Amino acid sequence: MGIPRLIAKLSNLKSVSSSTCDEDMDINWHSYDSWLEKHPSALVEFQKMIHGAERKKIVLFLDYDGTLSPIVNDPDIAFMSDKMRSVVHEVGCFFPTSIITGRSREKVYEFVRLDNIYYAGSHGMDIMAPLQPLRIKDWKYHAKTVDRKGNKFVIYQPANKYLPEINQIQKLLKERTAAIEGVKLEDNKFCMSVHFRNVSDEDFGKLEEEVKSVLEDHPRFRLTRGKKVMEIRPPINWDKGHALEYLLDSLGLSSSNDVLPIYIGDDTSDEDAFEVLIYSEQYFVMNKRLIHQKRQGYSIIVTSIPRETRASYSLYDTTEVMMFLEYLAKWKRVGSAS
Ligand SMILES: O=P(O)(O)OC[C@H]1O[C@H](O[C@H]2O[C@H](CO)[C@@H](O)[C@H](O)[C@H]2O)[C@H](O)[C@@H](O)[C@@H]1O
Repeated sequence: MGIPRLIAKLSNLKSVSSSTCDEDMDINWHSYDSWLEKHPSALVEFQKMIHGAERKKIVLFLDYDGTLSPIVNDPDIAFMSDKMRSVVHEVGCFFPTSIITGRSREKVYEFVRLDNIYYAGSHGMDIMAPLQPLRIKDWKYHAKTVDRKGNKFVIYQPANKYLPEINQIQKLLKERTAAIEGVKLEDNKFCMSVHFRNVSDEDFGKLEEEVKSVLEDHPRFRLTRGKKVMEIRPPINWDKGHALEYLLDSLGLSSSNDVLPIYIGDDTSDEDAFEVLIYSEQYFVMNKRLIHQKRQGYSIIVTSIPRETRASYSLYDTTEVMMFLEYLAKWKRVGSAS
């Protein structure tokens, strides 16, 4: 048995005993192995990946649920461990690091409580980024702010004008799903989550009908799906991929050829960011010439079951995410010391 499989099996046992709910505990190891050939473990490939990162500026993007904290039944108690917090803090000291999540920005900050990283909530529709001259000329949805330490930031909320309609939808959802046992609604500020992890299979059809009926009254809004969750989003063309590009821009890193973004995430919404790392292009000036090239980066999916993904690499679970971040920090620490 190879090392990643062993780690995977051990961490799987650990997740069962700590009563988290991985999507599927009944793993077909044969198919996981063949899936790993297409999406190799980022732990096993670490040396190779890091070799490709020599002389490049690594920029880290991390999803929260299922990536930094294990999936649990109650979204209100999806805490990250102190060990994970400490390693995210360490990588945040070495590399510009951002969390991009479907949660509200405030909620994810409550969970993470680190001030040396950036946060994008509501699938990137609420970004707090460093105040830099952006390529974006449209300041309509931007506001300047200062944190507790006096650092200047910009807050970007491109779905701001939909807030009144979002609140109406929220109210309707509450009324129409009240009678269904186990439903949990989560207000993520610019999007809403309808959790059905604790809804019985018999009631699921009814819940889906109610959610769709609410959307019939607000047809411009979109319904997307994640892990045992339906998400309602406003009609703007903005997702985690756009947020990644926005953050690179506001960090002043979108137009240099020595930048290597790494994105780690576990859910369908993270595929938008993986896609940016595969298909997007960048422009920069070299020797007074405008160069146009494919954006380079590493996309890493966190999953314990084989699945369709645009990500190039994989990690089995949050324990492996922590190990990967520890490897990165150690590589940087040792490199800086020598
Ligand atoms: O993009 P993400 O940050 O991954 O947001 C997707 C949803 O994440 C959270 O729900 C998921 O995690 C919960 C806690 O482990 C779990 O109970 C739920 O079943 C998962 O879907 C968050 O609570 C949702 O609002 C996000 O939409």
